[in-house]
Amino acid sequence: MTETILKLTNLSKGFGGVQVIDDCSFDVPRGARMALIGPNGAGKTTIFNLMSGVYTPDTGRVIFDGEDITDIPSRMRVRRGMARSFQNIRLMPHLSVVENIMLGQHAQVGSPLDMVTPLLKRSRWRREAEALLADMDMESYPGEVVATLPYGVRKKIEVVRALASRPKMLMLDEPAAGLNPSETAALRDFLVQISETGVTILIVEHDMSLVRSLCDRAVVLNFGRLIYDGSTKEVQHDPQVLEAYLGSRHAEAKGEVHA
Ligand SMILES: Nc1ncnc2c1ncn2[C@@H]1O[C@H](COP(=O)(O)OP(=O)(O)OP(=O)(O)O)[C@@H](O)[C@H]1O
Repeated sequence: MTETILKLTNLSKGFGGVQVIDDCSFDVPRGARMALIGPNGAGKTTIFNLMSGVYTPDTGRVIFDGEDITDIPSRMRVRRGMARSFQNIRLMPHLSVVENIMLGQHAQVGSPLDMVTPLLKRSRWRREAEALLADMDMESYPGEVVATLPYGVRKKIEVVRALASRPKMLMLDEPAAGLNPSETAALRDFLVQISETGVTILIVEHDMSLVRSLCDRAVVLNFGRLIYDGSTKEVQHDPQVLEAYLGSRHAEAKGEVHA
């Protein structure tokens, strides 16, 4: 078992002649709680898309759990243990909590037998989904319709759904967006609980107090380049990071940058 669960080497990606990711390399240690931060438009979601297979890099490699996955589709990456939840909630609001979790399990379908034993499979998925909710202290929710639940609970369900594929690494894009401080604190505790089961967590997040309280390490992107890779304790004092954030705010104030 390697100490590094994810290794990105010299990743670059451009769209229509604009270099969005420029020669980025960094490692995610196994079991870490790590943040990927940077000003709006820095390229964070694009990095997530390159990791999860939504985009193919122009150059560079993505190594996951010791294997080069650069050229394999997203679905296969999920099976290898990479899971992702998205910036905007994509739960099915009219379905129950347990049905939404079962949709996450669906990503694991692999054997032809799965196609001929749907009822058996579905009852097993339901049992597993209920067990997963119980593991996460959310056993009171399985039958609730998602649309009727508070936003903070829906965000947690989104995370549990990503866990349904039994990932080794969980990638979360702005998990605290739209949450109030007490919901953010609850989400933080929830993510620590998940991390303690051995799952590596990588988050893109703008809420720096959440980043500092959850993660011990951060990488910072600015204009698609890696400008910092180190402790979350020192990140806010790093001159290049300060310049990136202050520069972008200054430009924003002048109407040159749009979030
Ligand atoms: N498919 C695409 N086609 C063209 N440009 C794109 C595409 N995807 C991303 N970009 C551009 O790449 C840049 C980086 O975008 P990205 O969403 O990765 O930034 P981000 O750091 O996640 O920003 P935010 O914090 O605002 O979510 C932006 O200028 C964006 O417009």
